[in-house]
Amino acid sequence: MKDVQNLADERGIEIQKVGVSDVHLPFFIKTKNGSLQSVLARIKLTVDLPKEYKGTHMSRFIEILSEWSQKPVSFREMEQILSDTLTRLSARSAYLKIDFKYFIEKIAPVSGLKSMLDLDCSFSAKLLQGQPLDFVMGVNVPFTSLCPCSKEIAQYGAHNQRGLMRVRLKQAAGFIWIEDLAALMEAQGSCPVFPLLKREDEKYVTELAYENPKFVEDILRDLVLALRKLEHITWFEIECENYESIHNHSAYASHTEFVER
Ligand SMILES: Nc1nc2c(ncn2[C@@H]2O[C@H](COP(=O)(O)OP(=O)(O)OP(=O)(O)O)[C@@H](O)[C@H]2O)c(=O)[nH]1
Repeated sequence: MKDVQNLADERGIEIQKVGVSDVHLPFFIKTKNGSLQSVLARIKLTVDLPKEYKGTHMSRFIEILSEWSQKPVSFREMEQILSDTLTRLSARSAYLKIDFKYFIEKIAPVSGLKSMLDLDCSFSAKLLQGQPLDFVMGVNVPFTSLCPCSKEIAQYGAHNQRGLMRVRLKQAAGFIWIEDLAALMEAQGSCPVFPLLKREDEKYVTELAYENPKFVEDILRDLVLALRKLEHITWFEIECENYESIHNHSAYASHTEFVER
């Protein structure tokens, strides 16, 4: 059979990223307590394509990824997947992104009842021939924010709402557990959110948020200060979004920084 992908192409255009997206596979993510959490990974895997070739060999991407189904995947395994991809596709650069929901245990503040909170997470990595791996970890964490202006000017109450922090970060060495990064992030809001709260817990979180009013700017600045203290961190990107309860829009702030070592 003719190998159409190997035919020549005369348009003179190198393609920076071509491959497969929206691939779903069960992966295992290592947890801080030493177990493995099975996650449904949504995967994108691409390579560069020199201008001389008509197409990449897409079946090989699925062959490579299928070898990792039901296996633990973190930055070391991602480096191996990308190294395999460079070899099998004769490529100079390869990029891999996996998005997945990861569950952390939450303990209600007064009743002590346990529940599982789902966090949208991502591991993305790029590997160039002969270069070190460029690995980025992403975690999104919900939180409660209560408005300092509203509290100051109102005779009683203050508008408050759920919000979302999105952090993506790079580290020169080591690896921060998702559990630890999530705890650091949610501590910067007016109050964490919990799947399971009894009335005694609801009283506690209501009063905690009221005692800890924060603008979206406050949350972002406190998150910058907290991330700067992380060992080995070299770069981070933050987005904070408050789903304002008094508007039909959000309050939003973002910040990107290379961390001076
Ligand atoms: N490059 C490219 N391939 C496509 C496209 N659409 C479908 N294909 C894939 O072409 C694949 C078959 O080509 P290859 O992966 O090269 O398969 P093959 O030649 O039998 O396998 P190898 O010998 O490993 O190259 C199928 O898996 C299709 O999914 C496209 O738009 N671009």
